[in-house]
Amino acid sequence: MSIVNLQQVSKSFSKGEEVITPLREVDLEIHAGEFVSLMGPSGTGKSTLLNLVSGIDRPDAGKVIVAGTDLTHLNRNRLADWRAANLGYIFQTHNLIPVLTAYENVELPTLLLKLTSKQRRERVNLALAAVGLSERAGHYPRQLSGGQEQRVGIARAIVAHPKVVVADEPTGSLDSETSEQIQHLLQRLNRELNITMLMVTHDREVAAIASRQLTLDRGKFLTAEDLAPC
Ligand SMILES: Nc1ncnc2c1ncn2[C@@H]1O[C@H](COP(=O)(O)OP(=O)(O)OP(=O)(O)O)[C@@H](O)[C@H]1O
Repeated sequence: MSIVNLQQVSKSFSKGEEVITPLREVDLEIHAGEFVSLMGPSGTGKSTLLNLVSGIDRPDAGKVIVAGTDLTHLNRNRLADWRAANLGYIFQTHNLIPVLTAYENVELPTLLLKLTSKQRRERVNLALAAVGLSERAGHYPRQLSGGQEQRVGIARAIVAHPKVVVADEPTGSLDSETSEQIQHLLQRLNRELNITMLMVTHDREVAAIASRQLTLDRGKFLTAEDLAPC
């Protein structure tokens, strides 16, 4: 079953006189449960693509259908509700709120969902357990290591039981040992919780943990032929 479906998607930005078109009539289909990595030179539109899949931005042309919903026609409020229920976002730097504990940071996205306080507590505890941080629930971000902070960020991304999780360089600011731990965690969440993942990375080794590797260059996906050595 296709869970992410981009059809002939184009996106441009104006920078003064200049028009930049990072995505040009791009097609992409991701099946439920897949782990897809996305590589490509800087400025080729990887983050733009994640923003379209997560409904943060809108395409200029084409369709973006995610988890059965055509995002192209949703207004801002409907889009925000859709995102809260269907999509998790993992950032390069965790973006945790410093004055909230790990538990409260993970709880935040659930406040947008219609849940009882018991259901909410269960979801947060489950997400913290999934990333191995139950015993740090009461800690503030400054009391956590970089890897633990990223794990809280991942718990926050999965707490609403999203159908799709997008990750923008999730290991980009971590040392190699911590990066490996996070890679294993993402793989485990994909395999054990069947979360569909779309991950941008600049690191070939990190990209290799995915079940499918894509490369974006100058507004288009490269094919196997483009990538084959001459
Ligand atoms: N909101 C915006 N307004 C104007 N230009 C933008 C905007 N967002 C992205 N761009 C431009 O679109 C192009 C693609 O940006 P994007 O961030 O998607 O690239 P990227 O492949 O993720 O790059 P990197 O690997 O460096 O993160 C860049 O030239 C960028 O400057």
